[in-house]
Amino acid sequence: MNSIIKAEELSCFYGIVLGLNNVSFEVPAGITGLVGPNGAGKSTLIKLVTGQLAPSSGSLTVFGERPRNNKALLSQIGYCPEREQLPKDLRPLDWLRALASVSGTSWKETKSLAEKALRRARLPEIHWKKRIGTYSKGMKQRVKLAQAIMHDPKLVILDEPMNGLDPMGRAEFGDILKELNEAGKSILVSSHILHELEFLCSGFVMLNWGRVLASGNQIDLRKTVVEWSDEISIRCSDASSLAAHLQSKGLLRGFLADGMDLTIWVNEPEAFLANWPDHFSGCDAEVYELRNKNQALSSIFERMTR
Ligand SMILES: Nc1ncnc2c1ncn2[C@@H]1O[C@H](COP(=O)(O)OP(=O)(O)OP(=O)(O)O)[C@@H](O)[C@H]1O
Repeated sequence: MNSIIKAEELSCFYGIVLGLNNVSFEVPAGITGLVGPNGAGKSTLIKLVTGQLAPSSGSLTVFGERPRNNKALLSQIGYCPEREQLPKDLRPLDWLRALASVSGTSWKETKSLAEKALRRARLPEIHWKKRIGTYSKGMKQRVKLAQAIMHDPKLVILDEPMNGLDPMGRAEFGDILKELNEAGKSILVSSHILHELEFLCSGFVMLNWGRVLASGNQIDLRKTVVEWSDEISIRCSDASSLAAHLQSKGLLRGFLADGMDLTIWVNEPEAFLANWPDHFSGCDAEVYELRNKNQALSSIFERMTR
């Protein structure tokens, strides 16, 4: 894979708190979604990619280089943070020009750079004379994006940019990102709702508890989730006879019976879990408890796709 971001056995700890735990993955060029519930490690990963944090162990490269204290590399990355820290009394051009000037651009040049960025972020010119404090959420998001792309980076990183936007706002913002991608930029965009990014991203990295649960396209993600759910633990009066009963119905890929404990691997997890009382009927063994080992992961996935 021709990857732009590559993590190898990457960990990042905040003291004893785990941010990312031994993750390895690659992100190809294009638009990639970084998805996972709150606290999964998305912002930690973004801070590592943008050089704000250093790995505790393992390695992370962007365009083949380590980002920490790498000014040349960081000039190729644009970052749109989750937090909204826009100066509400300034107009967008004033703010963007000031930022460009601080970064070393001559004052004269800052005007055309800032205007170009606002146009690419599709903030209508009619609003340029208004103060940012009067802007809607969607307009502020465009100013933040303009800030991230003003220096024409090759990679644009956006932390939860769809948060608080209505469906129309999300679709419009997605179109802007697609346009940037068509113009040759790669994009890494995070969200805790997979559904928000499904229309936009060609690939995904799915995080939870500081680990990569799955990566690839949408089909790969769903396949992984189904694989998670195929192991079921049962406590019953007679594990061997229940296993034989389920086996005779052709429901199992495998099983492990030990006294009252039975672990089964089922062929079709969703169908099995939907109809489990039917599958057990006709067997003398009494079932006390049934647990899908990876139900927690599946339910996280379901929550994110809703
Ligand atoms: N500065 C910090 N100090 C201590 N722990 C932190 C710090 N930043 C993040 N963490 C912890 O690291 C873990 C990963 O957090 P992170 O912010 O990367 O997740 P996230 O997926 O971005 O979540 P969210 O969507 O809520 O922003 C969490 O347990 C979080 O509490």
